[in-house]
Amino acid sequence: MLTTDPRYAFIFDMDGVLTDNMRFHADSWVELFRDFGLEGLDADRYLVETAGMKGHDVLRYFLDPEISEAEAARLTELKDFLYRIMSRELIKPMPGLELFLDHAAASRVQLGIGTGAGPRNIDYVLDLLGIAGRFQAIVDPSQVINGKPAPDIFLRAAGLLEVPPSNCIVFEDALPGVQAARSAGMKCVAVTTTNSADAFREFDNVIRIIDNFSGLRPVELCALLNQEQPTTLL
Ligand SMILES: O=P(O)(O)OC[C@H]1O[C@@H](O)[C@H](O)[C@@H](O)[C@@H]1O
Repeated sequence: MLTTDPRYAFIFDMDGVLTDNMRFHADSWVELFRDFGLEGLDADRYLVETAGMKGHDVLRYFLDPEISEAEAARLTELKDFLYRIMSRELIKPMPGLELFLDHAAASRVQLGIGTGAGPRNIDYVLDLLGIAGRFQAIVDPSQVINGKPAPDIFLRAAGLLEVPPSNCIVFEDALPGVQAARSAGMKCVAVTTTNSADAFREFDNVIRIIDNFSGLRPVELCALLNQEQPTTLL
């Protein structure tokens, strides 16, 4: 069993990592864009290019680089309303998640969330999954200046958990999120819910690629942080 010295932290991206729900975000964005004159946006483009970015940045990227904060907040809330309607009956924990969180907590690994989702969607997902009390820090874009792919969200989570970035492992499904972890100086376990395994191979901070949490051992992951080079990718 690990001790608290040195302390380790696991920082989970939420959507696409704790639950396989990014398709609902993609479909609700596509519907919103359709209403605002951007016909036929490919949902896969959203998933590969912008998943994990905060709503304002997704809107800047696809719809209007000059969109105001107030208009972005209004449109994001419309999209999120649709997302919650689409997904409510279908939000399930990723296979193996609860046991993995149990093992990590038993090994005294600090647990945090670093997400591009807003507070309302965070409550929505964590309540449906029944894991709201499991995390010592939850960071969303409203708490930092820059969303992913900037490192701010993960650095704030590490700060709140009082664990240095080099002892944090980020769990991410989105490419802007893996990039954010790399910029934060953090190793990453990539989850293949949203992108194929191949999409992560260009990132030198990815130490494992997993389909879900089944059979994943927290202690073995922490041991990888002490190795010079990342080990074999699954
Ligand atoms: O994957 P994360 O960082 O938990 O967040 C996913 C987010 O991705 C963003 O692109 C969406 O606009 C959000 O609505 C969504 O919550």
